[in-house]
Amino acid sequence: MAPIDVSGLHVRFGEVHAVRGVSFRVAEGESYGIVGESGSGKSTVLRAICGLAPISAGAVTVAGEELGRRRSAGFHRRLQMVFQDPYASLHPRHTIDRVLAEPLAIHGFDDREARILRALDEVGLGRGFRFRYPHQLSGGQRQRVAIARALILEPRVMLLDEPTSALDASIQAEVLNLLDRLRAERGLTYILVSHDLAVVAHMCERLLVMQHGQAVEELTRDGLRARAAREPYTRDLLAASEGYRPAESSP
Ligand SMILES: Nc1ncnc2c1ncn2[C@@H]1O[C@H](COP(=O)(O)OP(=O)(O)OP(=O)(O)O)[C@@H](O)[C@H]1O
Repeated sequence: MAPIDVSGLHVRFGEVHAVRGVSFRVAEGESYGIVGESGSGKSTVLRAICGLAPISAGAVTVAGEELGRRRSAGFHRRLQMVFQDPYASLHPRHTIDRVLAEPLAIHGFDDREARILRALDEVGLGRGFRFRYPHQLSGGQRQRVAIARALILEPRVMLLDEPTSALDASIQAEVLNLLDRLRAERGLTYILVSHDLAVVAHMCERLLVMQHGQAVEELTRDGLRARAAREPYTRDLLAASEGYRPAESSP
């Protein structure tokens, strides 16, 4: 069973028809990218999958449970989202310990201290960061806290919305490598939204190209690297992505 099945998804915000009939499936353990120009509806698709945007029509099924129907208690725990700007989502007066303890308390986990220490180790922060405040961390360290907060609930699916675009290039690579390693170790399923084709080519096995709220085409990573796009819009997007270089050059 596909962990994520999006079928004919429409999302409207009043007069704005942000997503218009998008369908795709993501397999267990797969890393799937969504690309497209600003305003094409990428973030809205992610938000609809985790219940943060209203579904006007169509269906989103996560691990066999359809959004909008009655969901099991563990549904939200199994589906975690990481946003572009971790500073905005971390309370300035909460220590990292509290940031990590809160979701554990909400979902009724015990052995919280052991889980917090393990999560800090897993994202490469170490225990010395436990009682720091967000302003005492670098941007990359804050994003590691946001990843730890998502991981600590042992999700199956991570929805990543431009998780590294606020970071310097060198830090961006570190965080992407961390996400890659965690996916391999935990068998996680990712959906990654990014405007950066190099990031998507590095992280994702397949990707969906969106324009004006619609799915234009689906490509494999090999297709992306070979720039084997069928649609003129995708070819323009590839041509316009300055700095994009196929990760593997031909011999
Ligand atoms: N809560 C909202 N209320 C009204 N309109 C919204 C809302 N959220 C998104 N939109 C609109 O929906 C459209 C798609 O927005 P979305 O954020 O999904 O695009 P995006 O492709 O992720 O863009 P970006 O790359 O700039 O983040 C835009 O026209 C946006 O203004």
